[in-house]
Amino acid sequence: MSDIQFIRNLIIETPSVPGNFAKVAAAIGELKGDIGDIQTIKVGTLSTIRDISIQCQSEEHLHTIVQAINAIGNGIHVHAVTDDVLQAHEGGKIQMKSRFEIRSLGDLRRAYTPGVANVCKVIQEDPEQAKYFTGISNTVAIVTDGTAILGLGNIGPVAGMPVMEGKSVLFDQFAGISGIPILLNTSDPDEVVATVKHIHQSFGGILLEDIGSPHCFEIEERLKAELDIPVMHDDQHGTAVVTLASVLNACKQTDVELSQSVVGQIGLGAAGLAISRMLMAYGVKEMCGVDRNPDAIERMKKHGGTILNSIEELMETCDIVIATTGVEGLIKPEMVREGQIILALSNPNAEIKPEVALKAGAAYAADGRQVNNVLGFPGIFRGALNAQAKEITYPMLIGAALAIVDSTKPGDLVPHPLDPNVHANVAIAVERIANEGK
Ligand SMILES: NC(=O)C1=CN([C@@H]2O[C@H](COP(=O)(O)OP(=O)(O)OC[C@H]3O[C@@H](n4cnc5c(N)ncnc54)[C@H](O)[C@@H]3O)[C@@H](O)[C@H]2O)C=CC1
Ligand SMILES: CC(=O)C(=O)O
Ligand SMILES: [Mg+2]
Repeated sequence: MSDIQFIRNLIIETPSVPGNFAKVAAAIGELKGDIGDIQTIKVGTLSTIRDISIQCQSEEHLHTIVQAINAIGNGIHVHAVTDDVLQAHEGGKIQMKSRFEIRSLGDLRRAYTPGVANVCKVIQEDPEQAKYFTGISNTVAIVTDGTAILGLGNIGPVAGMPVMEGKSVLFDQFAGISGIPILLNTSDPDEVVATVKHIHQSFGGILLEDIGSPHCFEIEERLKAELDIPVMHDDQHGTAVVTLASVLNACKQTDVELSQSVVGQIGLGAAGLAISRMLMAYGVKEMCGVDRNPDAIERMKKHGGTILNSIEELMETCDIVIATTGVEGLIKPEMVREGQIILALSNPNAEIKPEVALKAGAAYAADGRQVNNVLGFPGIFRGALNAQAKEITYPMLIGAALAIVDSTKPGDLVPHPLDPNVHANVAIAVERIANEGK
């Protein structure tokens, strides 16, 4: 198993004497375990129990760390190893909650029969009233067919549900939107389009997620054309928005002119092609790309990109490199050019770790944990829903990218995803541009 994914929690008891936790931390650090959150569970007269999250490289690596902690002696020992992330998913991450509390028979009659019938008639007479008297206009479908779940590949929609639930959590917390996962057991564009069209009246917008290429392109294009609510494939445009913002910030901080830069994209699938198109639309001097799939190469050429022969050639040629292949470790440190900007965006594991790229000479390096479409999609949909926009247009996406740039603290590549300002600023920009375009 790869390192970034391998996070476990150690429940560790130490005698309640200062300095003992330092011994534990040193034992973990010497073995190159990475300590995350530390929670003190109990401070007793004799002993203290802490829950320490650590990231390690493998099951064996974890075992070695546990042995080293137990070998410290002096009453220090590991009580248990738990999988905190898995436990956090027990029962799922989301649930449907009522906004209406029923405390009396009167409440029951208002929320349900007979009172509700009148509201139905109001909407029947004027369907526009559904915007005010139902939650439809604040609800977005998160639709997947499970064919490109993160970089894990075609693992199916049910296995992809934790990602969809995650998107729903982010919609709720960062934008106050109800995100409802919809798992499709078909990837056929005709069937996907027909299914989404049949259910779309329940929603104010459609977020397509982790639908693989090339069928994602046709599905999105057709749904955008046939539905009068905002439709966006997040892996394409949400990612392109956040990548454009990161590239603009990186250029600003390194005094590089984007219009004079040669940019390289490794992996020209859903994310890679959309990133390339957005950077070309924004005016990069030359946009180069590589992919192992000839059809992906043809699509890039059609949109005006230059195709290079290999990843090595791209790394030699380009000032700024972006990777979205889903392949961990694809960029080797010896390929990195001094002063390069490298955004290796594959999740859960990057094509090159930022620390490795920086050590190899990169001026800026980030991965998909930092440069992540979470900075875009909540605010983009908030803005589009607020404006009652019928579609998400290119100017709205560019506005979102510039709002992310404006929300970035000096010296940072992108804002922190927990900074509520970034989502609010994206929403304001998108709403304003949507209203201007009406
Ligand atoms: N940080 C972020 O916000 C985001 C990251 N991603 C990541 O990007 C990756 C790709 O996602 P999608 O574009 O949706 O998938 P996709 O399947 O549409 O595209 C992947 C592309 O990479 C190419 N590829 C794979 N291995 C390659 C290799 N060795 N050399 C050259 N090309 C290669 C494939 O042929 C394909 O065209 C995933 O790991 C995903 O997690 C995607 C969206 C957002
Ligand atoms: C972040 C995201 O959407 C992805 O990795 O697929
Ligand atoms: Mg995705």
